[in-house]
Amino acid sequence: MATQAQQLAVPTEAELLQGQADLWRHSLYYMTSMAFQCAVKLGIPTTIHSLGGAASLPDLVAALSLPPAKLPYLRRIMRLLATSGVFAADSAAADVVATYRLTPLSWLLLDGVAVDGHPSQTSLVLAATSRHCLEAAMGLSDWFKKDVAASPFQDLHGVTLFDGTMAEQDPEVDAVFNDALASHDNSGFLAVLRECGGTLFQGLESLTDCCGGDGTTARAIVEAFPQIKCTVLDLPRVIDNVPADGVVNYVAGDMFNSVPFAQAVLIKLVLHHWSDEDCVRILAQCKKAIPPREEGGKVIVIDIVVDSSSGPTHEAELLMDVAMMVMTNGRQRDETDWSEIFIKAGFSDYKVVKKLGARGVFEVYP
Ligand SMILES: C[S@@+](CC[C@H](N)C(=O)[O-])C[C@H]1O[C@@H](n2cnc3c(N)ncnc32)[C@H](O)[C@@H]1O
Repeated sequence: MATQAQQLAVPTEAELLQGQADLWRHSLYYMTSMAFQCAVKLGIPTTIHSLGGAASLPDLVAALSLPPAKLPYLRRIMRLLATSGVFAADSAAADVVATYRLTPLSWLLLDGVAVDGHPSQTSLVLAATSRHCLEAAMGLSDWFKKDVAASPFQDLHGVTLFDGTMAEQDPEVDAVFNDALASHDNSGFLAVLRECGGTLFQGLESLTDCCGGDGTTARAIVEAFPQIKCTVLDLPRVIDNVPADGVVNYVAGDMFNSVPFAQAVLIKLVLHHWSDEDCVRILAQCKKAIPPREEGGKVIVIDIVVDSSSGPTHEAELLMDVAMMVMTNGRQRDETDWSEIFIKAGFSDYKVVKKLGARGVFEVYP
């Protein structure tokens, strides 16, 4: 009788060689992340932009004041980053005479420049590739063997992100993480206003932005829809540092206890930080804050929606999901996961208003 091993089809030599190349790729992907971090720390995207949108290696070495002997090393980093889509190179060999240009990705990394409502994402790159995150990810296998509820990040560092405990341990790193969160979460909201602002906000009298931070989103909504009376709810340590602007009403509180009443509640890029159980508790509070559906009551949820048919975006969605697992107790969810949470929180129905990249815009009805 043939053994199980004999029945298995052994890969061909060509397949094994390809497998070996794939193994190198997967073992060394972090080199792409580190080369990417290096380019951001050196300020290469901003330098290419300031040189008119195109730069050769000698241009970059001169503009960045790098030792000329580093040019061949810079070439190797730029060749990898051009192959990965961070920059574009006008020569397939990406050699010394190549000219490097910005791609849509590197347009997002210009210091102090917001492109079409997308603030610079450099702090996100620095936070995501920080020692704190890398060490937490390196501890994954140990974490799996332990019966702990804390995320690998909390288990290792003894603090959680974005709740003030990190600030007590390391204020500098905490500031980078908070900058990263703000630039990530504020990115792309103008596209939401353009693509479906009318559906979401036209005719609304009042809105609470739950976990609305410094009010950037709420102010953009009031600017586009001045009839809306907007309230921002966030933790006291956030609200206490926001100057009154006469545009938005700021309320310090805890969304697990209560959410200020309004015709609609917006909760944008919040729920993916929380477990399913916590999302149900948060959404139940949002539901208490709004009137019945007939009176226009709704919760607007903007968050990542994992979608296996989303092409190249799908891998990014899955990476964001594992990042949530390593760093928080949250996760990224597909539409079925979202609908289950909406139902458990007591809502009767929901509608996907729009998909914008990896983000979904939902209206959820009481
Ligand atoms: C991921 S950010 C939200 C981003 C924001 N909605 C946006 O799109 O720009 C998380 C925010 O939730 C706030 N937060 C965390 N726990 C909270 C709670 N229990 N009650 C109210 N706000 C909370 C944090 O202070 C932080 O400003």
